[in-house]
Amino acid sequence: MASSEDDGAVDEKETNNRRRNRGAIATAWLTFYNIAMTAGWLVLAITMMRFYLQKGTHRGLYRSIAKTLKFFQTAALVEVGHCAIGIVRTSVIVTGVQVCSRIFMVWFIASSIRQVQSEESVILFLVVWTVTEISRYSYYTFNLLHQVPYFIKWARYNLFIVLYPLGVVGELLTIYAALPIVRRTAMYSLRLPNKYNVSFDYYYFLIIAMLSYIPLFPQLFFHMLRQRRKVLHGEVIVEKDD
Ligand SMILES: CCCCCCCCCCCCC/C=C/C(=O)SCCNC(=O)CCNC(=O)[C@H](O)C(C)(C)COP(=O)(O)OP(=O)(O)OC[C@H]1O[C@@H](n2cnc3c(N)ncnc32)[C@H](O)[C@@H]1OP(=O)(O)O
Repeated sequence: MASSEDDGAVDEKETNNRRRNRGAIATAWLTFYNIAMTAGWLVLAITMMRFYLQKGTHRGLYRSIAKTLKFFQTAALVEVGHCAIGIVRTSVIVTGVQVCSRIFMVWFIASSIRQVQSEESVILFLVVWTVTEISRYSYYTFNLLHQVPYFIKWARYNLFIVLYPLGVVGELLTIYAALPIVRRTAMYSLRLPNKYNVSFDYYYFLIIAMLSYIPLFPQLFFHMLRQRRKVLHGEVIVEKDD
């Protein structure tokens, strides 16, 4: 049986091989990307804090950050590409579900339905996303530079235990608040008869989207728990390929 020292050496060798295989251009790109994304989410954090301190209310806050939020959240799509071309060792499916659900919240709920923008639940998921992304992208940046301050590693692999469920609560409450408006306005819906002979009801789509959190969220959460055990406790985890 191999000793834990042997396991550690094998693990370190494998990580070094992976980093060498990635190549200098990919590493430079990832470093640039992660620094830009950290900066973007820091700008969002500062803008939100300044807005709240100046106005003393969260009303109007979403509108003040909408453009920046749309830009940086949509830019996260690039991460699905990183997984697909293999420059980061993460599942395309896990990353895709995470990124697409956020983009959906930003473009098709919060930005499309003005009436929900002043809901407290919007502020809840915005704050949660912002804290998560600042710690996540700064962790990736330092990791690429092989110098991760412990508090950043700690934040990356502990805060999600509280933030992930809070983010889900914020998102679900926001979709729930959108339901009556969607039903009343029939937005993004297609009724029969029409020349395509297809019908689509955004209201029921949203209900299905809310229900899909039940099977999908635990998978993302347990994936993160496995990552946590690997990074903080050095456990070797064998994951199935996509
Ligand atoms: C069409 C609409 C349908 C709607 C239906 C939706 C249903 C959806 C249900 C789910 C809803 C979720 C809602 C989410 C809400 C929130 O986000 S709340 C806020 C809290 N959130 C989090 O904490 C997010 C946690 N999630 C993530 O971090 C990621 O999304 C992830 C994909 C799950 C991360 O996993 P993974 O990348 O596998 O783990 P890591 O440990 O971070 O990284 C693994 C290795 O990959 C390297 N790496 C990854 N990305 C980069 C990068 N950009 N740059 C450099 N390196 C990167 C990382 O360093 C690791 O490498 P090694 O150290 O070599 O192992």
